[in-house]
Amino acid sequence: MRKTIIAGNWKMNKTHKEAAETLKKLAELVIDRENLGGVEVIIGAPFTALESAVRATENTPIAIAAENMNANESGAFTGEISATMLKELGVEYVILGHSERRAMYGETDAIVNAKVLAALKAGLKPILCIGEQLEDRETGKTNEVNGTQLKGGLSGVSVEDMKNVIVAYEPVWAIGTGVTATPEMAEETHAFVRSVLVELYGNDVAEEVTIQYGGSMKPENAKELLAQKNIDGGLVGGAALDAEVFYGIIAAGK
Ligand SMILES: O=C(CO)COP(=O)(O)O
Repeated sequence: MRKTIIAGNWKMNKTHKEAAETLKKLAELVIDRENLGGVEVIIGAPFTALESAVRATENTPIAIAAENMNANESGAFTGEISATMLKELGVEYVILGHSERRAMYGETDAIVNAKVLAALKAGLKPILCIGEQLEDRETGKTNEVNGTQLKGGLSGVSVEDMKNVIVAYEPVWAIGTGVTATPEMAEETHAFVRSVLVELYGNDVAEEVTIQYGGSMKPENAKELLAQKNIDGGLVGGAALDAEVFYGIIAAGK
């Protein structure tokens, strides 16, 4: 049985104090694992908030993710953060290949792939983000774009390591726009993504991979999206900033 995993991506929001406050509230809401009905919860926080976030969620079912990392182990990379630095802090996951990083910081599939491999080597679990632009969808290139990003990002990832990878499908046109893919539209792409995973890793492994949907997910639309066969969770931006609102999405995943 694959896991339902609801992850927040705070992006460049929340100071370390704000992060601790929000996580205290969220922890109170999810403190009893039984209350989560098997749903796993992750919060992706900015680098400066990670230590407070890890501390605020100790002995709670909430895991912490970084939102980026450098693929190199150490060295002359001014301003960068390595997987080992994150791991030592108690960070468990890392969001990689987000469309904002691809668009604004020139992250190619090769760069994303190097980060995925480095994360796995250091014992971090990658959340690999893929997604098409509106133009791709309108020109019938949705599957081609997602297939290329998925294969590129996972190049060299072993069957064994694939058990620690989450895939997040985030149609770029749905991010922060209030426009959500319809559950049927999202399911169609999720099913395609799983078919590529079957091609790469075989049926048994592909069936176990959690594929999250991201793009204007809210408590109001989460239940219908999460009810789809191949939608196994969410990667939530705006609606993850408030503990009560985010909990509404977690509750929809139960
Ligand atoms: O980019 C996202 C999560 O990574 C989605 O953002 P929104 O939920 O704000 O649309």
